[in-house]
Amino acid sequence: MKKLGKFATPSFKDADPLWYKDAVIYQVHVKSFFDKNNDGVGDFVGLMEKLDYIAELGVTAIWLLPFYPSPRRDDGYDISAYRAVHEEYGTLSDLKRLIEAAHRRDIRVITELVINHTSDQHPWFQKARASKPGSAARDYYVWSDNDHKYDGTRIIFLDTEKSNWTWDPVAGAYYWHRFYSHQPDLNFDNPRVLQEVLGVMRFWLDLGVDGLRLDAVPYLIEREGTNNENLPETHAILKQIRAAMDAHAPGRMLLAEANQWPEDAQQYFGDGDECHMSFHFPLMPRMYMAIAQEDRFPISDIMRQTPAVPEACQWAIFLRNHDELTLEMVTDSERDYLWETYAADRRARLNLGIRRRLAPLLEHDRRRIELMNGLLFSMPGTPVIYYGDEIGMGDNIHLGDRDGVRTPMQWSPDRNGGFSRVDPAQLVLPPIMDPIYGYQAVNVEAQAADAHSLLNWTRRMLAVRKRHRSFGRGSLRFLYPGNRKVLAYLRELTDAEGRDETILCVYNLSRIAQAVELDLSAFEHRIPVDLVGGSPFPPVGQLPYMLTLPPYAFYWFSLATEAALPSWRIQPSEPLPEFATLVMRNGLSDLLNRETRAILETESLPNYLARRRWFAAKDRKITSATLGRADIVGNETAGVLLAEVNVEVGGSVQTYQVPLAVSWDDMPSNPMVQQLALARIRHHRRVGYLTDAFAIDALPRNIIAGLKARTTLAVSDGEIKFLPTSQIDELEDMKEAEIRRFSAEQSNSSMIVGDTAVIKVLRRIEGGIHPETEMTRFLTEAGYANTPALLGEVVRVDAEGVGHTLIVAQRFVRNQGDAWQWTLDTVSRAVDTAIHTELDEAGEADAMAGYLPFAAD
Ligand SMILES: OC[C@H]1O[C@H](O[C@H]2O[C@H](CO)[C@@H](O)[C@H](O)[C@H]2O)[C@H](O)[C@@H](O)[C@@H]1O
Repeated sequence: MKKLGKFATPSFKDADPLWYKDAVIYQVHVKSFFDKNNDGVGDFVGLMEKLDYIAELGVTAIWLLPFYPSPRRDDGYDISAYRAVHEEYGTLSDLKRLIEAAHRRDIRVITELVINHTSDQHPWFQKARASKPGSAARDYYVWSDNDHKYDGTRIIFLDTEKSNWTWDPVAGAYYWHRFYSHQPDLNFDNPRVLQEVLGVMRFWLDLGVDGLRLDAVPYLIEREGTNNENLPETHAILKQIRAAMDAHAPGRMLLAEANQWPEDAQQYFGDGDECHMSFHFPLMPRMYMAIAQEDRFPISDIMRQTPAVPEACQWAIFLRNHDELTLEMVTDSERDYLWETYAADRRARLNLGIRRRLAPLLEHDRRRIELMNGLLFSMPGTPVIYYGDEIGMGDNIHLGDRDGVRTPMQWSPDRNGGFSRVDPAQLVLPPIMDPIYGYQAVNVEAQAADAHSLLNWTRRMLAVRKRHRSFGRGSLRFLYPGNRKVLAYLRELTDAEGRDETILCVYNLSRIAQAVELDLSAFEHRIPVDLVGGSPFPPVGQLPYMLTLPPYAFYWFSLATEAALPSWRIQPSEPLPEFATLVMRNGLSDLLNRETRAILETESLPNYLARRRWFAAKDRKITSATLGRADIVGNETAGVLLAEVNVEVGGSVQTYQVPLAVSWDDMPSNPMVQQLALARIRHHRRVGYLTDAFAIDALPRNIIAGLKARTTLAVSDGEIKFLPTSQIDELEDMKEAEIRRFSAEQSNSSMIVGDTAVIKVLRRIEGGIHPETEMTRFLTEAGYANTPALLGEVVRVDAEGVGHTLIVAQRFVRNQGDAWQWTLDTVSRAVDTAIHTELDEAGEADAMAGYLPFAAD
């Protein structure tokens, strides 16, 4: 065989040694993934060909099931040679090329280190059974004269094995095995065994593998009077394995397969000196339990029982894998419940578990599949996805052992699901062909082309996950809302630069829509931003935060400190400030006398301006606010004071229009009068508010009336002109029209009058022809119909004849939003479709079809 030499992984040389914390792992069976040479069995070259598919899914590591020489009586976990590959999968060189190809795509490769046992065909066992008792060769395995030794040990493969001892006629002794009788356990009390294992480990590390899954690791050592699981001596072995790995190839990773209760599984991290990762077996069945019982308790309870892990360590979490859905780490009553719920058909039961895939377990219910994946991608730990579950593959409970969940990957509706071109009778396992899950209905090709498929949904969710390190590294904090059908938790992380990220995850575990009130008061003023779509939700306050969730729905929010407020949101009314009371003897002109003007300029206007969205310098200190101009339009008590305020901020002066009016308490008014008030006002016994005239309904009506009448008003140093377009004459009478005000505007203040006209009060006032009215006036008079017609404008013309546009009136056009937002939404949908569905040119044109004519106009 060609010498492979020491493998270096250049692309990962400077990588973060904790890479496995941010990883998403994809578990693949070489045998069942893609058969490139069409002999009926998947191979390394086939897998290599599908690496782009794996990369596009968004995973960062692949975990390969055993591919070593083996009689395959336990699907490869019965290894007969440790430093070679099964000839049906290819050659060692093929594997090396596969690893290099994965690395080029930034995908790590995790392989199996099955050291608890070998196949009985392994030369070590063949030699051991033929050697004398007590000899070095015999001592590689665990022997006994009787089958009563270690009596307190459970049998794992209950459906097949009656004892952990099997008589070997050649050796004339019983040998110990925790799994099938053809899988004798290695004897780790023999130091030579450990040395052999370390040699095997170095061999694969040299070949370039990035991580090793330690199969069945709790059972390495046996001691009389114990249950022979998790023994301190086993941990001592693991510490030696870890030390050898760190010395030989730092930056690689050990993953413990310890199907144990949390406190025991956690022991496989040691003090950070055993495995880097360990599977969280008890969490997995409790996720199924939670949606079956529609109660968050199974999840929150097991996570509370889970001890903290050392800094550099990480749980691996999963929904399904190549084995039966193991129910070893649940109580007897919980197991009965899960069996009844998920394996009513007894053929689905195997040992202490259920041999079904994710989609059939969840009855093909897309909402539950998404919910469970949502949990998988957001609970603490590194998610492991089982091949085929990303397209919702089914299973075959009529196949033996666990083969029913190891069937060929379904690539297309072609022969054998696109897995192999071979005669179907020669396939390593039959593909799924039933009407619901068969490869005609469920396959990669179809789902890649469907933007709404499970495959594309999974890709999108993994892309979201990748953007937020808190999912892989953050702490976990449960919220306990009164509604137990809702599971809510926070994932929080402070990064090396001191930046905080808080992600709120909320799940409706029930088949019925739910409302929930969350205590988020610690995050007051934060804005929950939906991580998937990017839409901001209303800000968090002191009161419980209410959410409603459709059946099995979930949200991931970032609790953002800075984010755009949703455009549709109406500002909650602020508590009213302590207004000064201005005294009016005669009318509006009194506001301009020295005392009152001083209160307005030093108190009322600065306070008012600082709270306005349209005031450009709201975050800065106002040096002064002086009334520049103030012209009374209309009568002294019911008219408008057209005021322009010069505001000095940081050495520069900006002019804002603040039209003022009085709303008397004994007159009908709307809540906005108070919200936009600057001061209280008293005229003899009559009291009211001095408010922004924008809040007074008479303002827009008088503007329309003024435009219709083509009014010109004389004011100090000039005149105010109402300049209509020809459209104004077609406008009906607006005296009774309903007035609606926009709440989300940033720069000006607009209102809709009777669904007919829009009146915009401009705030920043500048001299010269206003570009908006200049353009819309031209288009309107030219008869252009694709922009709202200009009705007119109100312009103050100063002594020099320079116009200052104060107010703009346009036709109202019923709409579903503005063109900018529509453009953004269309482009983002088209990009999304293009990314996820491999569009050809025609498909790309389709995705933009509705938009292009508009853009071309
Ligand atoms: O190599 C023997 C077995 O080792 C792993 O087994 C694990 O799977 C069992 C369920 O099938 C589980 O009950 C046990 O606790 C685990 O160690 C491996 O994943 C199996 O495929 C293999 O048969």
